[in-house]
Amino acid sequence: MNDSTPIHFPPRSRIAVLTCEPVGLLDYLAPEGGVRQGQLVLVPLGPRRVLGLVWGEGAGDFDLSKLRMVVRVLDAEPFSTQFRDFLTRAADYTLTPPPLMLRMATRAPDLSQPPAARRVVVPGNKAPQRMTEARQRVLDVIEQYGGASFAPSELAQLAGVGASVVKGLVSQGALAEIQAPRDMPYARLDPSLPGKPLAADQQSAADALRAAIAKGGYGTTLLRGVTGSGKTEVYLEAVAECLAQGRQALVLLPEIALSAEFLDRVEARFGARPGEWHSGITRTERRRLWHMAGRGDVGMVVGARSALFLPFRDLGLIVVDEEHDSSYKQEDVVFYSARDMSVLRASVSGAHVVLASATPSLESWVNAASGKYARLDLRSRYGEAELPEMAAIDLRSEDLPSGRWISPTLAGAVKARLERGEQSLLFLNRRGFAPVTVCRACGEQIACHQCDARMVEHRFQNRLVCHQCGETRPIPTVCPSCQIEGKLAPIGPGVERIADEVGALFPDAKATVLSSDLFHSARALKEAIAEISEGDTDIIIGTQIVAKGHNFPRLTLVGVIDSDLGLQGADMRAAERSFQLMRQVAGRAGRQSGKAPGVALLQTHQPDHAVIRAILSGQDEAFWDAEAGARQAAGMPPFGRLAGIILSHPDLEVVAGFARQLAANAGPLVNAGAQLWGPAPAPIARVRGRHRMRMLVHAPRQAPVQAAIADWLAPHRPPANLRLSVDIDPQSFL
Ligand SMILES: Nc1ncnc2c1ncn2[C@@H]1O[C@H](COP(=O)(O)OP(=O)(O)OP(=O)(O)O)[C@@H](O)[C@H]1O
Ligand SMILES: [Zn+2]
Repeated sequence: MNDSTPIHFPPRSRIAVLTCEPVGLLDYLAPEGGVRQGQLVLVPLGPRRVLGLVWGEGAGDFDLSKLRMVVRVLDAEPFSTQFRDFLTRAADYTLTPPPLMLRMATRAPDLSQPPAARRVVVPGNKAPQRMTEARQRVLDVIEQYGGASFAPSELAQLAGVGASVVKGLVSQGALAEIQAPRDMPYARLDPSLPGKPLAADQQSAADALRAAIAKGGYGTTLLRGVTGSGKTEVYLEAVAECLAQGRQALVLLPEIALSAEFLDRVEARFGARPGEWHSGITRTERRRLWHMAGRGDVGMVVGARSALFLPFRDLGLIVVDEEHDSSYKQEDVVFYSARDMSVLRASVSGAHVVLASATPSLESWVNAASGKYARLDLRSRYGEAELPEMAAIDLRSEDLPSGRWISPTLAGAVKARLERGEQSLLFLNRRGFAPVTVCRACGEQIACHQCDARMVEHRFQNRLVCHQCGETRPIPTVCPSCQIEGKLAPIGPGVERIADEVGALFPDAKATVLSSDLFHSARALKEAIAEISEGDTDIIIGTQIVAKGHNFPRLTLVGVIDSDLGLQGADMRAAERSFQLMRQVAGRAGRQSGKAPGVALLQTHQPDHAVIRAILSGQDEAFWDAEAGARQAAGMPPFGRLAGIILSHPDLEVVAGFARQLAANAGPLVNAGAQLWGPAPAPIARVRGRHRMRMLVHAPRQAPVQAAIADWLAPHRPPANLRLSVDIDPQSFL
């Protein structure tokens, strides 16, 4: 739905422009040709020209004759009323200054450049004087593509001829060379192509989604389907309905899962590829997608969380796949949850949201239970595939020498898979070789110079790495504290160390380590994942990146090396996170129908822990009920509200002093019914040389938390170089 009549401002009238600079809204004069509300413009600011958005009528009382004029109106679709409304409400919700929001919405290169043109060839109006075989091939390609335009080099390449053949056809008038805009529309996706035949439960879920979308208006549906149940095929039907309505669809995936496999599935369903938006695309593609989203010339976009801030012309559906995934929460500069902002954007645009997961977040589960969201369930795997059988390996009764982590029981299970030519996955959510390096002479643990964190040994890189700031240094041979040589020892395992152990246990097996730090780019990692699903890897050793939605057809065994790792955190989400991670990683096993069923073995010292018991018994609903009960009793989210305040400064006294000052003046919080906890040093008390303190605002569910925090912070001027971030609905407390 577009603005039918956007306000037009005549030349030299007073308009308010939201700039991307900290100044925010400023008044300007409309340019000579006039300008419409929602258009992007370049405006003078001091000696510079900056990007801005025409917000509305100017409000200031600044003398009209002194106002400066808009320099240029950019060649881009105006932002719709709904989109501007979304940006405003997202800014209010996350307490983000509006200029930062505008920056998020304009993250495409060269927006202030006029649309660049490029040379293309199209069919001409003459027949070539002499037909050769090469010339015919070129004309055939044009014919095959229905008379489309091509870059000359691309055409030559597709026809398998040299550039001179294309040139010759142009000079004879059989082809014409013209200038065409660089940013071309995307190929249209065809929603009327037949999808895969669906299983009964898939069909009824798809029907329900289609009906909701056909009805129009806002709604959110939690699509809960066990791992391998075929959620993707179901929400692609929702996409089909949205496309059939002539509206645009956005599918968000955790970045790492933006796999070639997914794009292939979209192409198989709709006959063309969707637009892609993530860190792995080119600048040209980024610019193109941004413009086409605004013009309505891309029907479906698949993206990472920031795709939510594209200026879609008419967004009708947002799918958040693996909605529980922590990568949807951004905790840098602008703190926001793409899942929650999807719901906000949809409610503003009259769109539908589908939250898909085998292990929904507690928030979404509660919202579905209370009727705020609709809920659809897929209870079994697609086809003949069965859910994996689950069992614990009680490490207290296994014969495991120190420095070894693969129990005899687990090793036996891997061996059986090797003999049958099946794949095994050993899961440990720890990068590197060993998390701690200790000096056996003096007890020193090697720490980062800039952070309150231990250095992690990465043996493949032959360096120690700080996982907080990324600093690396060579692995020392002499203890930096006592100077004694040869006494430094690695303590505890990371995936690289498990790989060593696998090498010793199964010298003939082909093992592959999957860990984000071992790949220099998202593309390289994707390739490795594709190679594992098709290739001859016997044993995968991986961190949490293997848990995310991959299909490894030959994988029948998942071994969790340390199931206790996430259980003891003080974080209120420790149980929920552990549960999700183990359920997801176990869900990689036995996905191929007709093949051997999967088995997941959890190594643990606490087989009676509530989380382990819930995983083994498959009583997910009971687990969520218990978690929800505990949160409700404590007034914790989603039954109460939290906001994190994070302060940092190079000088501990400065940050501590300012935090005390804030805490002593917390009247506006108290008046709103909220409590302030802290300040206290953050669990990671120093990062990159900056000391960190945290406070936590806790409030009843209906309390106006954002307004209270804004009132509370407004009168205080932070000292120079102090950073203050507000994290509404925090996921991390570090
Ligand atoms: N209707 C169908 N026809 C044919 N194959 C299907 C159908 N539905 C699902 N599949 C296949 O079943 C497998 C699992 O489907 P999918 O990846 O969508 O599951 P999922 O629910 O997203 O699982 P997870 O949550 O574990 O990622 C895939 O290989 C998919 O191609
Ligand atoms: Zn560091």
